[in-house]
Amino acid sequence: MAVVNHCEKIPLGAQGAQEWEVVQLPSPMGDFQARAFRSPSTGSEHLVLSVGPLKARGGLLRLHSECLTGDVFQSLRCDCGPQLHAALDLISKEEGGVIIYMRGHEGRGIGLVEKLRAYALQEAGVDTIDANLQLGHAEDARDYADAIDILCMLGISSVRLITNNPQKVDALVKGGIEVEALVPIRIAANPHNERYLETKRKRMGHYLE
Ligand SMILES: Nc1nc2c(ncn2[C@@H]2O[C@H](COP(=O)(O)OP(=O)(O)OP(=O)(O)O)[C@@H](O)[C@H]2O)c(=O)[nH]1
Ligand SMILES: [Zn+2]
Repeated sequence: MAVVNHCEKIPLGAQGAQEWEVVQLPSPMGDFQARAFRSPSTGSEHLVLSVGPLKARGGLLRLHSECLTGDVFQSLRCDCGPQLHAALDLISKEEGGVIIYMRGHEGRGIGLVEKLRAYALQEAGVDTIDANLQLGHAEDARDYADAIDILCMLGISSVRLITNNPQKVDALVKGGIEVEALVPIRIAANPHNERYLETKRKRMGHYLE
């Protein structure tokens, strides 16, 4: 498989920590440093939160896909909210690290309106993957090019990735970022998200028990 190094477009650290506007983001979960990034190609505006000095190699990273319903409104249909909070906790209470909050990833890349249409199909018995397919979407339409650009701009070339999703690992590796280790996030299932988690495990290869 060909490895495309997006850092050739944006040299490592080219617009790194010194030149990129960094602001303080105090929160009940910890004190974060915040940077915002507008993608020249997609126009999406992503948020980067970090704790402690940025590590070029081996630091903790969470690439969190936006989920308005789960992250903000605590929907029990998915595990996004608890995963985000677990990652924020991990980096703020332990050794530091970076969270890239990926806008444009809502609904695995199909957007909020289509995600809710997919939910409607799920309420009629279809699983999360087939719901996307029946609506004419890819089963997972997320693009990670912006995340690679952000990592390049931060001068980060290798990470320990907080995820259960092997596709995120592939996306980073294809973009020239080394994934030294996987840090899984274990979130207890609830009756509303059991099938969704089961589909992630069985059909998407997520590392879930
Ligand atoms: N299309 C669609 N998207 C969903 C559904 N449930 C959650 N999502 C979206 O899926 C994204 C999260 O992706 P997941 O596949 O659940 O998990 P992940 O982030 O890839 O994996 P982790 O790194 O382990 O959290 C968010 O953008 C959610 O909005 C669904 O039923 N259908
Ligand atoms: Zn979610």
